[in-house]
Amino acid sequence: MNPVVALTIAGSDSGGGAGIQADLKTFAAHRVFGTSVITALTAQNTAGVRGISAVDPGFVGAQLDAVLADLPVAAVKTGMLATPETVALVAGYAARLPGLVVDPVLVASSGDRLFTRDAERAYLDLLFPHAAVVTPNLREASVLLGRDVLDVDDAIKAAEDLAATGPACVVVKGGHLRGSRDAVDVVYAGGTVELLSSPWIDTANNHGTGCTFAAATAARLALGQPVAEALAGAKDYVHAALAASAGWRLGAGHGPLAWGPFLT
Ligand SMILES: Nc1ncnc2c1ncn2[C@@H]1O[C@H](COP(=O)(O)OP(=O)(O)O)[C@@H](O)[C@H]1O
Ligand SMILES: Cc1ncc(COP(=O)(O)O)c(N)n1
Repeated sequence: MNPVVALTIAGSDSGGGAGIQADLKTFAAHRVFGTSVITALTAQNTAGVRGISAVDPGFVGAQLDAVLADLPVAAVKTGMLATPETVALVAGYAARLPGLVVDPVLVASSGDRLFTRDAERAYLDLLFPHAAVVTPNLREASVLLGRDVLDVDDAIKAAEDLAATGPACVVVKGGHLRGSRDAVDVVYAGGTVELLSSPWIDTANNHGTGCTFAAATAARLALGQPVAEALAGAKDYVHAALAASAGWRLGAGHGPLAWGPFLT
């Protein structure tokens, strides 16, 4: 029997911890066949981003055409789109992108910018209206709304406001909540707020948590799970992958998660 197919539209992380590499490893760990459209190359390792070369939007379109013409994509995740032009291009394909999970990657955990400054509105205007799920972290929610999003109460209001732009579900991720004993994400869908919580893992190996969460959500949507079940499963998956890599010392900076076969 054929495997289920998912697509990631994202940037390459040469260090293997985030971006396309994290997404494909996460898809494989879910026994979902991963396809990929690369929007940018980053020269990156666990310590930070040294350089970015964005792919011409025309060639992003050529990759999308090639994949969508030939393979039965059941769900899609977007990560680093690099420029507002690529956001607009991907939005133009929205009708052909089922189960669309939009992770609005704007700034890497290292602080390096991964998206054109002051052009973030493109996400709100063009892509969010087509998404099944959007997954900003606290800083991304703050940049998108132009105000501080610092605690769970702020995150709840942010999720409500971002939902007004059209996505069926908004998850404001709490991986950067200061002083929290739990990793609390705010999920807003259909006018209702729920908190998705897991025990906090004390580890510096947290590069790629957001990519892994969104990719696991897309993999589970591709497998036919309803959104709430997919999010809960993705949350458990990130928690397990963080726990399994907590003892690793890969690289001098923020190391990666332990996906699939490394997850014991
Ligand atoms: N140290 C941690 N322990 C447990 N869960 C975490 C930890 N860090 C992040 N998470 C979870 O990982 C997911 C990604 O969140 P976050 O790190 O905020 O995203 P991003 O990588 O986009 O900044 C969320 O579900 C969050 O709660
Ligand atoms: C190519 C690429 N895409 C995304 C991220 C964000 O990673 P994180 O999951 O840590 O927010 C990154 N650092 N590099």
